[in-house]
Amino acid sequence: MTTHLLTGARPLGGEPTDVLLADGVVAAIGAEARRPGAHVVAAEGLVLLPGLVDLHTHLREPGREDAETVESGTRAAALGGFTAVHAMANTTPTQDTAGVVEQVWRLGRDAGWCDVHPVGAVTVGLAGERLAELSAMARSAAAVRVFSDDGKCVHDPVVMRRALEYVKAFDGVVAQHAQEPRLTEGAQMHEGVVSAELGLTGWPAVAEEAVIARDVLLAEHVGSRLHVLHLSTAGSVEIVRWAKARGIDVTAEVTPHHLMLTDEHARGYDPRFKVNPPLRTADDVEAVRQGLADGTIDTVGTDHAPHPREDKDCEWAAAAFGMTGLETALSVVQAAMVDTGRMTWADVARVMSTAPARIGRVPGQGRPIAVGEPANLTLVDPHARRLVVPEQQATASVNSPFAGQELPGRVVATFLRGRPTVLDGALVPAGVHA
Ligand SMILES: NC(=O)N[C@@H](CC(=O)O)C(=O)O
Ligand SMILES: [Zn+2]
Ligand SMILES: [Zn+2]
Repeated sequence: MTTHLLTGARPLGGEPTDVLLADGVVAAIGAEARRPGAHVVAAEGLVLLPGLVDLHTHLREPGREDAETVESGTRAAALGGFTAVHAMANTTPTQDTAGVVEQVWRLGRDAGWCDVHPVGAVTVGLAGERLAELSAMARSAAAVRVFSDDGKCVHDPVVMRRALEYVKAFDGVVAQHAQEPRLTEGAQMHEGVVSAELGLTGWPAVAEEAVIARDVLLAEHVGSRLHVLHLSTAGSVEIVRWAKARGIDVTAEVTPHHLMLTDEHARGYDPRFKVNPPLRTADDVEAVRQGLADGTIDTVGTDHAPHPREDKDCEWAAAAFGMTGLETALSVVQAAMVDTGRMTWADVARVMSTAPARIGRVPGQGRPIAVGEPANLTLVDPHARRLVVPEQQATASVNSPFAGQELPGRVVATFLRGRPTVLDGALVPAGVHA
């Protein structure tokens, strides 16, 4: 078993201290941590976070291995500081059976870069009609707890109601992609001043907000858990705030790109900025930042959505929706929330590790940094700056909206149950530190 001594690390803004990782756990903190024989990782000036947990990753395998595989996507995750990701169900075949979710779970385990928790589809083939075998997926080796038709909205209120009722039996959660399909037919970008000027069909805020409003009321009615994916408008933040004040068991997610980018980016017709839900206005960006800072929004989920070049190197209207994000998420959150003084690193740990682990019921992740806890950890250098070069990333796709930009912060090391998956910012193959 590997033994690592992190010297002078700053756990969540506390005093610099030494942390010993041995036998897969945090073995000692402080003076007792100094033991001979351990690999020393100089962590002076670095921030030590619990390993990041993503509730919203598209790994594309099975079916679109030209865009990403479990191997390439989890390498990207480790480099981004993640020790666990949830793999969305919109694969081909769909992750709507125990067999398919077990296949993805096994691929993740064999790759070994981070824990992979497959999301189960809510409906068969994401068609929105018949419930998938939710209970079989929950009881499978993959132990699915998060169910989502992401990419599609569970728009039929009766189907949504049944799903919310059903997942209660195994403490599951329905994660909704809130998009009223009739209000977004042919939609290309946020409906507003910019879409009118560009002559692109608009995706109005109400198409998101109407579904969230309906779903929080359904969750209240049946007494179940709801998670709102990639919330993007000021109105959505208001609805979730209202629902929480009312005691409804709802949690919400925002993506790094919705914390940073606006619909103004569509002006160049560059499909790298085409995403679902669309980039909104500066007022919406301000509202989601406020909502994340005040706890209305619980998590940052990457919605890492890799696409092959041929689906993005085309005119705007023909391009696929989605952007990569695993390798830039922490930096974007630092830029939007920490460097602006709106959140501390402890808050970052809450929204990118503790809360997503709790919502996904992920054992051994998102835990406090304390003796005896599993050593799932991320070391960050907040003073570093780096240029985003998609061709140099581990993800197999290059559709990053931050390409060519300089971002703050760098993941120096990631530890998965004490084993370094990343050291000095580079991947460490299994066995190297055995
Ligand atoms: N976000 C996106 O624009 N695309 C996602 C689907 C989704 O998250 O809705 C994808 O799978 O490509
Ligand atoms: Zn979605
Ligand atoms: Zn998604």
